[in-house]
Amino acid sequence: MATKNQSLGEFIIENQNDFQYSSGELSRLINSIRLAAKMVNHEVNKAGLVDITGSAGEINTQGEDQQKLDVFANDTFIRTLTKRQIVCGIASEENDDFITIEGQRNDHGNKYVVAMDPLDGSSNIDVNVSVGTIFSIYRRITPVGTPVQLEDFLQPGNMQVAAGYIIYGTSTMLVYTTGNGVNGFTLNPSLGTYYLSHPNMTFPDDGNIYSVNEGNYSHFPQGVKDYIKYCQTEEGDRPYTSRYIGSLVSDIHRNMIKGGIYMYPRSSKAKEGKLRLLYECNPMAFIAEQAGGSASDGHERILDLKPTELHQRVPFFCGSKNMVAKAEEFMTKYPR
Ligand SMILES: O=P(O)(O)OC[C@H]1O[C@](O)(COP(=O)(O)O)[C@@H](O)[C@@H]1O
Ligand SMILES: [Mg+2]
Ligand SMILES: [Mg+2]
Repeated sequence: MATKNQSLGEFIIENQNDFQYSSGELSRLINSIRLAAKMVNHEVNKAGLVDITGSAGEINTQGEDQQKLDVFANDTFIRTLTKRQIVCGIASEENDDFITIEGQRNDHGNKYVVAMDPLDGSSNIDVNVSVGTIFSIYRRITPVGTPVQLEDFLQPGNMQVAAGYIIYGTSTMLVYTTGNGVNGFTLNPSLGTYYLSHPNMTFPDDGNIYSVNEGNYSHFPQGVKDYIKYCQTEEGDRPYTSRYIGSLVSDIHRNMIKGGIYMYPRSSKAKEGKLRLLYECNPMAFIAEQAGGSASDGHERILDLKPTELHQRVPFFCGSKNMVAKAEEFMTKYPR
C-alpha cells in the first residue's frame, strides 16, 4: 500500500512484488536513474549561467542542434546506468546507434535494455521553462551473455517492464510505473531524497485542456483540424482551454493531474509527426494507460505498434481516455 511521504527507497522495498522480476534488479535500475536525475537537476537549476547554456555545437541524428544540457544529461544517464551492472544496452535520442555496454565480462548477466530521451523539451532549456527526462525499460529477448541486438530495442511498448519520466520544474519529480499503477516522488533538494508526493496518479476520464502546437494548424490532417474546432466550440463544457508548454513531459504531467489531451499529429511538414516511438511515445503511453488514460497514433494503440527503427517517429494522441476517443472519432472519419 503506497503511503504518502514514504521515501522512494522504502517504496521500492515495500512494493517489490509489483515488479515481475527480482526487486533487487528494479531498485538498481531505479536507483541509477534517481542518481543521474539528481545530477541533471543540479545542472538544470544553473541553466542561464554561461557554462551550461546554449548549443553544444553538434547536430544529432535527428538533425537537431544538441544543447549542452542534452549532452550532459546523455553522458550522465549513460554513465550511471552502465555502472550498475544491470543494463546491457542503451538507446538514446542523442546517439545514432544503440550502445552496447562494453568492458564487462561478455557473459555478464545484464538483462535489461533502456531507451531514453535524456533531456526532453530542449527548446525550453534557455528560457527557464520546465524540461524532463524520459525512460523506457525492457527485458532483453536475446540470450543473456551475448552482445545486445537491435531486436532487443524494437519490442512493442506493451513489453515494457518499467517506464517513467523526471520533470525538472517548480519541483523535481520522478514519476514511474512497473505495470501496477503510477506513483510520483518529489525530490527534497536539501535532503537529496525523493518522497512519495503523488500516490496512485490517475488521468481523469474527461478534462478541459487540449495541448497542441496550433502554429501547425494549416498543415494538420482534416480530422485534427475538426477536433481542434470541436475543442474551441462554445457548447456544453466547451470551449476547452489551450495549454502548450512545448515540453512533452510537462504537458502530459499537467494533463494527467488536471485532465486533458496532448497531440502531436502528423502534418504535411512532418509526415509521421515529430515524437519518437521508443523513448517518448511508448514510455508516456505506458504511464498514461497505467493511470487510466490512453494513447494512440490517432488510429492504433501506441503500445501495440511494432517498432522498425530506433528513432522512428509516430503521430501521438495521449491523455484522458474520453478525449482521446473523441479525437480518434474525428480522425477515423477520413482516410489515413
Ligand atoms: O516545438 P514543437 O514542434 O511544438 O515541438 C515540441 C515538442 O518537441 C519536443 O521538444 C521534442 O523533444 P526533445 O526536446 O527531446 O527533442 C517535445 O518535448 C515537445 O512536446
Ligand atoms: Mg523529447
Ligand atoms: Mg530530448
